[in-house]
Amino acid sequence: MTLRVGTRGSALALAQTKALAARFSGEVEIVEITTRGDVDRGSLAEIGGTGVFTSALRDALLDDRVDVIVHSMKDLPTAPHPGIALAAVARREDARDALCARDGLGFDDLPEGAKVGTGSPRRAAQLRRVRPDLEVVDIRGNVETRLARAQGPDADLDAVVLALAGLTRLGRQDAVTEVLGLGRFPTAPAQGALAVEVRDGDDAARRAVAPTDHLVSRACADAERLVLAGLEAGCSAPIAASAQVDDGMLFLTATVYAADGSQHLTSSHAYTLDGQSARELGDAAMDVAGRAVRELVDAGAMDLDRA
Ligand SMILES: NCc1[nH]cc(CCC(=O)O)c1CC(=O)O
Repeated sequence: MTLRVGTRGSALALAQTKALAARFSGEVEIVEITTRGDVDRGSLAEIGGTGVFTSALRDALLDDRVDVIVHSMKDLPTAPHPGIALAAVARREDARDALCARDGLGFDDLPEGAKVGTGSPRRAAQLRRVRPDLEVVDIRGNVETRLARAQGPDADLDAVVLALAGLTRLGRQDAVTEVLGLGRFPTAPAQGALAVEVRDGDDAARRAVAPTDHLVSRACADAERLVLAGLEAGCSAPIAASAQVDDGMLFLTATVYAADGSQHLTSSHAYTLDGQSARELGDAAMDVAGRAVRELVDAGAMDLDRA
């Protein structure tokens, strides 16, 4: 039986789905599905609603047109979807953001007033916080379209900020002029992670994708997404959350920004692990996220102007 694997049709989605599906057991067939996020060229902050990239994939899964769907986990709404199970979270590589600037410029080389493109309210708030002089320009489109705004003959911006993971999967690391540090540019919840969903109870599909499941990546992505859920926010909110397992501890740092970058709140917590079982990692994720959310809420996170 061939496993039908649903994916968005963007170059990035196809590249990452094909690479992952090569590690599923058995025969696979890739099925492209168009989502509202691919068709609607409006600003992401405006169409914003959760699930612009994911609803059509989930519909195809529930309608039995495909058996498995693969998403950038960052785009996945935090609420569980009835009838759908998260069967695997693939090992996450580098979750950081990357600056792709004209003329090889690094971030601190950008001249005063430089135009920097991003469609992400989080990246916009971070840029405004560290460099209020920059002009942040709201951009959309696929990776090549965005890169072309800052590099090549038709460039109209000085730089754009993109996820390093996406550029790497497309073989476009050559465009990166600086990998942005997590200190000034902490990343979006689950950035760089891939999520694999199947229908609830479809054990054959679950077994087929099991070789791609990575418990540590799942726990880190879960901890990050629990921050988003706890703050009642979606993937278009100016919120960063970055978890790592290192030295027997799970660390989480979460930051909430005012959209204009004028204020921000940060909370960091760690959990000492006895082992690395699914159960223990799950407990650690819940614990650090719960503490971070409480601390951020107590400090006034819900009163920051996120819009
Ligand atoms: N919202 C778009 C989106 N969803 C996932 C990625 C990049 C790859 C990833 O984080 O897995 C991107 C593009 C970007 O942020 O540059």
